[in-house]
Amino acid sequence: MGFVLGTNQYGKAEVRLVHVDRSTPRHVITDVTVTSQLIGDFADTFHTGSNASVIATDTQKNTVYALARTGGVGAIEEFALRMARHFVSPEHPQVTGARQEIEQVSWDRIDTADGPHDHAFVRGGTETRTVVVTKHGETETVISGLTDLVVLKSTGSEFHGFPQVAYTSLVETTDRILATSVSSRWRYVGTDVDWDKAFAGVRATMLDRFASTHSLSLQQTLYTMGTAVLEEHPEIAEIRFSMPNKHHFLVDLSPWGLENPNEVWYAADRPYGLIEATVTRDDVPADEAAWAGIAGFC
Ligand SMILES: O=c1[nH]c(=O)c2[nH]c(=O)[nH]c2[nH]1
Repeated sequence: MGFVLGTNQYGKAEVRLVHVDRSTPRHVITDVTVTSQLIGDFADTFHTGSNASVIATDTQKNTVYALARTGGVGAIEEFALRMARHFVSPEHPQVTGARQEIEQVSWDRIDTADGPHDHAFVRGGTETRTVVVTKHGETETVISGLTDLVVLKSTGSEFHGFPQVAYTSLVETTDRILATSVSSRWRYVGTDVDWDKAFAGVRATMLDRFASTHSLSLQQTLYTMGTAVLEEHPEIAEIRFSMPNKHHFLVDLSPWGLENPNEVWYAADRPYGLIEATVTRDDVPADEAAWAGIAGFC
């Protein structure tokens, strides 16, 4: 019986980095978690334990801190590309590819009586900005995203017309609360992108379409958000969503002789509907390899 070493990569997971840009008295905080992985000619260490080619995961961690010190962090897409380009370079011929994943949480400036504070911050919401950069030789792919963008509409959402099959009990509604926590990732066509501007634009478009779409299903809202992002961003090839339907149930107050005209709701945490879909341009080739290892999307 023989064995073959299959797909492999290795690196340091979840390197915590907080960078303070102190170039002016108005400090800027960048709080990220970086996972660096290298791909290449590393069969020896798996087969024999020879580490002659192995750039230690500790070195990968140190590289995160050194690059932050020498060039700042900036947009996480730019930092992930810098990491990938650092390792996939002639200095490291054994490295043929890299996968750099970054998650960023936000810190907002504290508003004081004297205005926004220069160096005091309050953690932003639950939302996380994400990026996965893969580089194989010269080929670089950037998949940006966000998770836990929690949104709610208190009206402007209906759900009816579904089949009355065995075990259906859901009551049709023309007025319900629609709430979800958007997780989304989108793949860029190239790397010549103003990352912060594109991210802000995608996020704003998602919020705008969530708010302005009169929803007949969360599926319809998702697709509207996705097509709007692709319409407004030619630099994006495809966008994926995972959106839980955070159900709100109208409380029955009739036992106490009270009407409930959609005012008193019970927010259930589980089970929840889970709506997932990809919206792609029909004229751009798929790139399944770039999505490898990105969990939570169909
Ligand atoms: O927007 C919705 N989509 C569904 O598929 C669904 N199913 C369900 O029970 N409620 C809802 N709401």
